[in-house]
Amino acid sequence: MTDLIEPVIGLIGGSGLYDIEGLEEREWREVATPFGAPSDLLLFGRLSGVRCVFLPRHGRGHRIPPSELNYRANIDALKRAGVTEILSLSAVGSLNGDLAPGTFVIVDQFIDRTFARQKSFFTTGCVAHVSVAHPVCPRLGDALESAARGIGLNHRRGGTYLVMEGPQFSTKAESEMYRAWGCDVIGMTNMPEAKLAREAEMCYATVAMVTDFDCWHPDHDAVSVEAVVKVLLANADRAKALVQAVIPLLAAPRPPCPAGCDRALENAIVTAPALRDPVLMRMLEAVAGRVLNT
Ligand SMILES: CSC[C@H]1O[C@H](OP(=O)(O)O)[C@H](O)[C@@H]1O
Ligand SMILES: Nc1ncnc2[nH]cnc12
Repeated sequence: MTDLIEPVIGLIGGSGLYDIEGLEEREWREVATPFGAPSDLLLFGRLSGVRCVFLPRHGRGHRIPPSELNYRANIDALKRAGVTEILSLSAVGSLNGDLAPGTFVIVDQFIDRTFARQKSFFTTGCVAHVSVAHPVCPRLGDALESAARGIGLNHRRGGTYLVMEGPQFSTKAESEMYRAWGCDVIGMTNMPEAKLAREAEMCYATVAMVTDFDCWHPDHDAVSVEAVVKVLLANADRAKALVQAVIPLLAAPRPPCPAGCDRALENAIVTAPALRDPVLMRMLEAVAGRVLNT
């Protein structure tokens, strides 16, 4: 019989979300990684009795821009902290006239247009190719959808998140092109985060909280931080309510992920065992120890 997995929920807080109130037994702790420092200390605690680990993506006080985030350190630190599933909370612009500011989108696809980031744990000395055909865990998506419905949130299940490099917002031509591609929302942070979570064999899902209509909408001004922050503050309270509602739905010990998120590295590593770089092997201990140490 398969052993059940005791869930540890990782929460990555985006713009406007720098703490999780109501966490019991809370303690900010440093977690060192071989990939460098994560964005901040990690906040350990319990919600509804479930072990949770919170990381403010940009650091408390929003110090780090999207291109300079150490995504590998953030994901490695969460893995080292015992996290089994990640809920990512992100501010986004809307590329879809049906998704007005205030809507929470439980995205299921990404288009990755980032180009200035370290995107993989697997570098020279240990090459791996995981599938990200379905980058979001459907089990987490189901839980987020039920929780959102339960608390009466204006939400939508499914949608494509275009990840741009930033930090500048898009040009109108870019915004219109992404709309023509069928994208629903736009942000700067969920890649390579989602890809790295898959490499680290953690389930991952995003709640994309719409703050603005980007710059394509004829009836809205170009996006500004001022406008974004205004909506963001209202979204942040509802995001916290969503977190409180979803955790109990993920509390029970569970079998391995039916979508296979927690087995993503099986058959993914191509470098011959004898030729793997021992230094890199040690760095990969947390992320890939399960498959490397067999
Ligand atoms: C402050 S608006 C732009 C900023 O907000 C989003 O970040 P996050 O996903 O961490 O909420 C967006 O991607 C930009 O980084
Ligand atoms: N319009 C937008 N473009 C990119 N990132 C965003 N985050 C919030 N709104 C955004």
